[in-house]
Amino acid sequence: MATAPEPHILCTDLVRIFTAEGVEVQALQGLNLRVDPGEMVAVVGASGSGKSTLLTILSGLDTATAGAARVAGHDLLTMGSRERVAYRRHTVGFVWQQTSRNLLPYLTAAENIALAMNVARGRRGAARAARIEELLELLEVGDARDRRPGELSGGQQQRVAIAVALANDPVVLLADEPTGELDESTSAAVLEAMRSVNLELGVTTLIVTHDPGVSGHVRRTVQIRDGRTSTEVLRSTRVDEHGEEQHIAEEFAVLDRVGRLQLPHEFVQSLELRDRVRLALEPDHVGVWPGHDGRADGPAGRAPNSDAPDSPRPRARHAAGASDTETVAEPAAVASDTESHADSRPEEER
Ligand SMILES: Nc1ncnc2c1ncn2[C@@H]1O[C@H](COP(=O)(O)OP(=O)(O)OP(=O)(O)O)[C@@H](O)[C@H]1O
Repeated sequence: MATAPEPHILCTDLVRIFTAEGVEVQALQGLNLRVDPGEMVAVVGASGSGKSTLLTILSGLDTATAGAARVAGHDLLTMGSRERVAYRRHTVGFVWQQTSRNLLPYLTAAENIALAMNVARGRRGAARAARIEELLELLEVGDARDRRPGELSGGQQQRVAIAVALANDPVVLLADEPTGELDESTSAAVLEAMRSVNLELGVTTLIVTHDPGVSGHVRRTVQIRDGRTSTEVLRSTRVDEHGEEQHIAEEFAVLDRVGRLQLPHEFVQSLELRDRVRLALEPDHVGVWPGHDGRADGPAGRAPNSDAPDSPRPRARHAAGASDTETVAEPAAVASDTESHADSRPEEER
């Protein structure tokens, strides 16, 4: 049997606790994330959800409090200072939101790229010059080669920043809010540039952002909430029986190693789920119903598939809550529209 390739990014139960003035803040609370070689993934979340903390750990600038983080074969929790320096120079490239963090203001675009190669003792001479031209062309900023950051637009600065990040052929490209200071159309163009870099060079790319608009430019978007990844949306294109392209978005919840699952916030709100919910194991899926008042039947008082005589009977029904899972009486009837499943409707219908 073929074995799956080792992921380029693998975070398992990652925890980062900060202590500020005697108060503990859990920035990451058991985060799980897997990114396979060549993937381009966006991690999207609100302010304070832990995005920058995650990226700072993945870039080797900070160390997690607990859990495991591996990037392209490097164990980020145990690596020593020498390996860390090599890791930052050769394995990962970064693009930050602020230009001042990406580029030196008194160097031209070409000199900024050359500096990154110099620091990492990378290509020299003609090979260096050729690679600088190649990267500037790839990012469509060839005409900016002799200009300093202050003489470039915001979008051009970020393109040059991406070229700098790629100077030493990293395996993984990490970007923290790379479009945070750009307007909508410039953002879209910069994200498309990252997409072509990802496709052409095959560099595994992780973008963290608060901007849900990034989802339209990547195949996989992972939601981060309270320091944990919660749901994922996978986008794909299929050709239907009339030969027309259909854009499909499927939503998934992340299941951790011990089987914990976080329901999307909208699901919880829309069905007023709280405290504990009723579960049913079906042959090919799990059903989830409100468990209000501890009643055996849900508020809707109807069973899933109750009007479908051929449907298989639930094999087990449980109320799952903060305490241990307990078995409850078989409901006479159960609501039908709350089963947890991937939504494979075309995106435009969602
Ligand atoms: N050095 C630190 N000391 C104390 N608390 C911190 C530190 N860094 C981050 N935090 C806290 O950890 C939590 C996550 O912060 P983080 O910066 O990772 O969030 P974020 O999703 O990147 O937010 P934003 O989009 O606003 O940058 C926040 O509550 C933040 O206040």
